[in-house]
Amino acid sequence: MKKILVANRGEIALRVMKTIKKMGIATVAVFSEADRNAPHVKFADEAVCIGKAPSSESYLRADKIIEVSKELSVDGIHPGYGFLSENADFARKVEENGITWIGPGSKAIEIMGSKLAAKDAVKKYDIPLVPGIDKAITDTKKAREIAQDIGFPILIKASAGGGGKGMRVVNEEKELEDQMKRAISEAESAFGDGSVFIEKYVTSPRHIEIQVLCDTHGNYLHLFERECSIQRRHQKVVEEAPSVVLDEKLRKEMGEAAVKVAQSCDYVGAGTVEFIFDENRNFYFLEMNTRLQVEHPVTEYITGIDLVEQQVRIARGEELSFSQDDLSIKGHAMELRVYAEDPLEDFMPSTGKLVKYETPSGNGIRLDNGFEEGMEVPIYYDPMLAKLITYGKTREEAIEMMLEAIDDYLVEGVSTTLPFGKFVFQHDAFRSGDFNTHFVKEYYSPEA
Ligand SMILES: Nc1ncc2cc(-c3cccc4ccccc34)c(N3CC[C@@H](N)C3)nc2n1
Repeated sequence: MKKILVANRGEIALRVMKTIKKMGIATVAVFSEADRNAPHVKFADEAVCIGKAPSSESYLRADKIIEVSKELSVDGIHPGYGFLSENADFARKVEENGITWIGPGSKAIEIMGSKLAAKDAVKKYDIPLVPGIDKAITDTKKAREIAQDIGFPILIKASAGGGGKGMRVVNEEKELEDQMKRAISEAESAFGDGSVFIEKYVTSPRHIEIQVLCDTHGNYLHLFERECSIQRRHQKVVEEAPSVVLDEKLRKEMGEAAVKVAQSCDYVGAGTVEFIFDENRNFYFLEMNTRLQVEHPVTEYITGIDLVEQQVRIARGEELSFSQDDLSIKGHAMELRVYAEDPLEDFMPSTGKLVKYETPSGNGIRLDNGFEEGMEVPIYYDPMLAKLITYGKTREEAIEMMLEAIDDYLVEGVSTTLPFGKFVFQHDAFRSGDFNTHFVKEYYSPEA
């Protein structure tokens, strides 16, 4: 593989290209008219404008990306996250055009893209599932039977949903009929697939996910867990590895469960298996993400593995050069996603020019950054500017390093979530490790 095109933008495009370059492989960037001066464009060996600013006219243009790849004799395409990274049709088209897809097979993407198909695939491996029904239900009578059987509160989930989209909490029977109707029509219009299912609502869970790495020689490994409970409206804000609540026994159990989930869909490449973890220390499979995730750097830090390098090696048909026993957790990593949003205005996206943009650096500080001073923050895309990651011997050290790094991160011209990050890392509930997915709702009420 001599040349790889990264079909993405922002921090992840730059981050992926850095590893590709380190491997001695040429890089091709694609960009929209709004990203003409973006860092990932300047960094690449070659760069091609693929259309206008709106994603639908640029980063989501599958055919254009394949056409450019063929023109430049690209050998592989890395999709990053978001955009076309979990689009099975795109994965298929890339392969059909003789280009290596640096990601899982389209079959695995399809199975895990449907929550019901995912449940069906994993249940043969007795993976713990939340009590409920794993078949699509359409009539309220059936829904009522199930709800009575598992007990309220319940969740109605869209099979084609994910990441919190298409989920409705129902607290009592009298709401059920109306909520079912709304859930089905909402799923139909949002995903073109109205199938919904029901689960017991685990009311105050932690969100813990396991990184898996699978090659084409039948090796399936896990690279331990990431704690992702600090979320705002299903958008992760702070992630860390390892989790304070897992002991060796649970870590092994969840890791092995994640490996089985990967095996259930013949997974290849880097993937993430999401669980919820309740107060009784039970974990339940939620969904599998068939892409490299935003928060992958915290896993890279505690394992010393470059996940993008492994994705490229696996795509080249190489066997993993390490076994499960070679892997262990060293240190503690924290990640803060830095968004151009105003935490005092309900996290409204903040646009404008980065008049000042001075970033922290130093030992144990990593900044996966998509911007430079003087750049405009475009309105067309996810408003994440960068990911600030710190790595310490202990969790306490990683937190202290994070607080210092936040103080050295000077941004003028847009509001950012840096002050919100400071709030989290200074909060006793966070510092003690005693938090769940309701942390932000429970503790963060910005003084007006
Ligand atoms: N049966 C059951 N009970 C509790 C759950 C809790 C979550 C969840 C996970 C992570 C953060 C959340 C924030 C608010 C509400 C829910 C969550 C959840 N998610 C969120 C997005 C997707 N990964 C599935 N599914 C759940 N399912």
